[in-house]
Amino acid sequence: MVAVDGPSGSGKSSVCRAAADRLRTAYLDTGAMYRAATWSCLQAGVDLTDGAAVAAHVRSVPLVMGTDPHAATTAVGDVDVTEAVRSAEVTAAVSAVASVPAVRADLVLRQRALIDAACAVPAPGRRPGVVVEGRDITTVVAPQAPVRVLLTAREDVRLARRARQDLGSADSGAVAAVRDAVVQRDLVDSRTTDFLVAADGVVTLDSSDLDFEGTVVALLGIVEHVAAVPQ
Ligand SMILES: Nc1ncnc2c1ncn2[C@@H]1O[C@H](COP(=O)(O)OP(=O)(O)O)[C@@H](O)[C@H]1O
Ligand SMILES: Nc1ccn([C@H]2C[C@H](O)[C@@H](COP(=O)(O)OP(=O)(O)O)O2)c(=O)n1
Repeated sequence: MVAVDGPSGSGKSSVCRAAADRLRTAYLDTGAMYRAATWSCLQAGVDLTDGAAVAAHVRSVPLVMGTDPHAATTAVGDVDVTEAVRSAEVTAAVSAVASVPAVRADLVLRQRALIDAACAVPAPGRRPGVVVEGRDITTVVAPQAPVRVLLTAREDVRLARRARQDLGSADSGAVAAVRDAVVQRDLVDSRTTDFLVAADGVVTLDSSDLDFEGTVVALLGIVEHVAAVPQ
């Protein structure tokens, strides 16, 4: 199993999905789970300032995660929310939901169950194992993972990537438009989870000066190195 944490725009989702594809394992986007929980709270009109109400609602949400790296879907029951959970509305609300301790306890258990399933019963054509990415995978969800990586990049680089991804441009106006949302969300999230400093035994991979392919290769290199060293 490969555990990857890091801030917004460091490349977790895209790099981990590609790495899982090349390793022929499953892929799990835990951020999408917090986003889907948030989407459902918004749909149900839950008061996001009421932690107990949020946790009670999230407990009832039937999250269905597609862990095939080619079809990393997110559903709530029968409703495919893969696209909907990326909306600006969900992005603006997700930190409030993710900061509720009972929500985290609930989703961490679900994440561990998905990890256990991917390691025990791989999908046809896949190897046992999973590349999991988020904010607390290396520290809370799977601190025992054989490969643990903190994927980072300088703030200016992350903002430019987010601007290009969200707005199709990384000029100064586009970067300014995403700055507040990204910096503010990372700040709030970092009060709940520690994804800015590598915990003991966690390898830091700085993608600032690497292109996408270079980052995937570097992550796979870390995986190979760990596989070559007896644990
Ligand atoms: N090393 C890299 N170099 C250039 N662009 C990258 C790199 N890693 C990721 N990207 C791009 O940056 C954007 C944000 O990456 P994403 O995987 O969504 O980050 P995160 O999941 O950490 O928020 C995507 O458009 C992705 O293709
Ligand atoms: N393991 C995790 C994963 C995500 N979160 C929270 C923090 C983030 O603001 C949201 C959304 O995560 P996501 O990885 O989709 O965020 P990005 O926009 O890709 O940076 O969920 C978390 O608290 N713990």
